[in-house]
Amino acid sequence: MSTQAPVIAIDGPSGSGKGTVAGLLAKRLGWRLLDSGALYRLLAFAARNHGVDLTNEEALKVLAAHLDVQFIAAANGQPQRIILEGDDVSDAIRNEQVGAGASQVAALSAVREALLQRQRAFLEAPGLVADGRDMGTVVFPDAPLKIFLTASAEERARRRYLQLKGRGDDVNLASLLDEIRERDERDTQRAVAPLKPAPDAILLDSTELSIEQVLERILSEVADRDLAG
Ligand SMILES: Nc1ncnc2c1ncn2[C@@H]1O[C@H](COP(=O)(O)OP(=O)(O)O)[C@@H](O)[C@H]1O
Ligand SMILES: Nc1ccn([C@H]2C[C@H](O)[C@@H](COP(=O)(O)OP(=O)(O)O)O2)c(=O)n1
Repeated sequence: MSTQAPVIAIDGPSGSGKGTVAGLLAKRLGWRLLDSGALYRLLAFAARNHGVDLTNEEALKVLAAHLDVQFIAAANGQPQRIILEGDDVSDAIRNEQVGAGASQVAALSAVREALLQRQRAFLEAPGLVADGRDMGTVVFPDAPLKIFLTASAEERARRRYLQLKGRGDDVNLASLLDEIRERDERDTQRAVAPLKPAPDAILLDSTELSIEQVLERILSEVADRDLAG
């Protein structure tokens, strides 16, 4: 891992706004982006395509080590695209079924180990914005800025509902709230790299904040630390 380029680690539960804010921050700073959750989603998605059971740790480890994936950086106002085995799966991996599968495979230590170096390899100058569950605790423990972004489960379910409904998915608010609570439980209770704030993380509750307010708050921390050069 390069010791020169700084990392902004953004961790937190589903729907807290990590992905949105990380993408905007990376764009604003001109830094690289790591959507670590996408790797777990891709693994769950690939496992289904290849008929691998989500409890088969050995087979999942092999699949994770050989995952054929490309992240095409956001450009010209278009979001980042994710290509798995030649297919653009950027939208296909964004549903609660794949999210639940991701949370399941993410609890397996062999899977996390297999994806660790791949995540660290994203770090390059001038800097990296990384979002997930263990960016500040495990993957980039030396990150000079760590944000733990939360929001109430009800608000997170509401956001996810609007997001999925907005793209035409048939969704139900009550089921989304149940699924979010189930995923929170699994992600925080697992033995390996559980979702929790790093001791030096800044806690940010976005329940009552707009995306712009969250972004401004993080940018002020970036400025305080003189990270953007
Ligand atoms: N502070 C906020 N206020 C309102 N909506 C938000 C906020 N942050 C994110 N959103 C919206 O909530 C949805 C989920 O955000 P996302 O960034 O995917 O969350 P996460 O990556 O933490 O799961 C998106 O549609 C996003 O636009
Ligand atoms: N660094 C990470 C990122 C995601 N995961 C797991 C746990 C999450 O429930 C799933 C999906 O993560 P993702 O960030 O894509 O999910 P949300 O957008 O927050 O709903 O993957 C993880 O264990 N560690």
